[in-house]
Amino acid sequence: MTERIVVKIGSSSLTSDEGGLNRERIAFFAHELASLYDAGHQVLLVTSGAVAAGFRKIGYQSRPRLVHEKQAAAAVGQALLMQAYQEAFSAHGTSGGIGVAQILLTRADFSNRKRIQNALGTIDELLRHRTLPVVNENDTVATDELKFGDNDTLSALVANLVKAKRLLILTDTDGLYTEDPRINPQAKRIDRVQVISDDLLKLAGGSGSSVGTGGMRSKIEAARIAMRGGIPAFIGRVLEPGDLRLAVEGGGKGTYFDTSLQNLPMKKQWVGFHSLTQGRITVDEGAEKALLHGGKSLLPAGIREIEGEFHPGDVVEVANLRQQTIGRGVVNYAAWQIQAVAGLSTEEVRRRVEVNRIEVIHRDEWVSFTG
Ligand SMILES: Nc1ncnc2c1ncn2[C@@H]1O[C@H](COP(=O)(O)OP(=O)(O)O)[C@@H](O)[C@H]1O
Ligand SMILES: N[C@@H](CCC(=O)OP(=O)(O)O)C(=O)O
Repeated sequence: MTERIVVKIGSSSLTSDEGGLNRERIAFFAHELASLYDAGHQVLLVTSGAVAAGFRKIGYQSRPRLVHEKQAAAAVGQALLMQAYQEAFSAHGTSGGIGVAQILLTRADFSNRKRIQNALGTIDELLRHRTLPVVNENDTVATDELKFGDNDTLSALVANLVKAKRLLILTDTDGLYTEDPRINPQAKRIDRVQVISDDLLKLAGGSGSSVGTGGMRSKIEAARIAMRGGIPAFIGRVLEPGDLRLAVEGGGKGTYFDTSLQNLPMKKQWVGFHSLTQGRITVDEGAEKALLHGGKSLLPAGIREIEGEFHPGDVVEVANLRQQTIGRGVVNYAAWQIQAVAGLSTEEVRRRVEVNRIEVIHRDEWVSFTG
């Protein structure tokens, strides 16, 4: 089967610090992406750069900070960005070049089953026609609380959606370092990561440029989402011709994030990444083990504490006794029902409350964030 590769390119790689597109770099990336087509891959591009491309045209001196200013800049810049890709890709492929198609998504689109199925249907059709889906956040309509903000998260969700073989997050630094290399030039690169621990997350700082937003931290969070969905990720730099092919083949200039997990079906992607959580349940060690390593469901006996007002069918976060979030699941109980039976045996629970299912969270509706 043809392998799907999702490539994310950040603002810092496509635009200059003063704003405006760097057309030479866009032509270079088009060349690199076309080489993946030549190698027989199906390619999706997640691109940033709309705000950075547009802010000068609209009259701002530097990257705007206010939401409505960013939205206006993105509205101008997104058109410029697509035009630049269209031009750059017209020079590649057969008969008139590789076609490009614009896909703008918001977080709300991902949490709406119908809309995201439609987006997937469109992407599948474009890929069948060897047209490159160029994805960005729909900045003009995304409200602040619900924004991805950075496109790293968006790229990981897209990779999950299309069940990509690999996610490549390209930036201006050749991977994850023990510290921000712009601040400490002695920092060492980490070549391979198997588990994203809290300590690893602490290494990552914010953005180093005036146009980027997420920095290394959001890239690692994105790698974590990809890995959870069984998609290996790469964070690094593509500077010279052939670098992107190398990155796909395992010899790239950056950090590789490995995973042995399986792809997640749509329903579990929704539970794990897209749904809004309505509460939090803290479980004891036994329940933590059962959920993370035993492939078991969560029973009332293992519950220590609950927070939030939730109802059957809502999604809640589950934390361990160290207050680390270990996963998410769909609850079969209302919060008040759990209050009444937390810590009790199954027999006792049956005597006290009437619920459709005895499991508080069934394993089929559970996604763990570790392991
Ligand atoms: N531990 C780290 N290792 C590598 N880069 C880091 C680290 N911590 C922070 N950074 C910064 O993250 C920046 C890349 O993020 P960002 O500016 O958001 O790029 P993009 O626009 O490509 O998304 C790098 O230029 C670097 O300065
Ligand atoms: N949707 C925004 C992306 C924001 C952004 O700067 O993201 P990134 O460069 O990936 O950290 C844009 O196109 O400007």
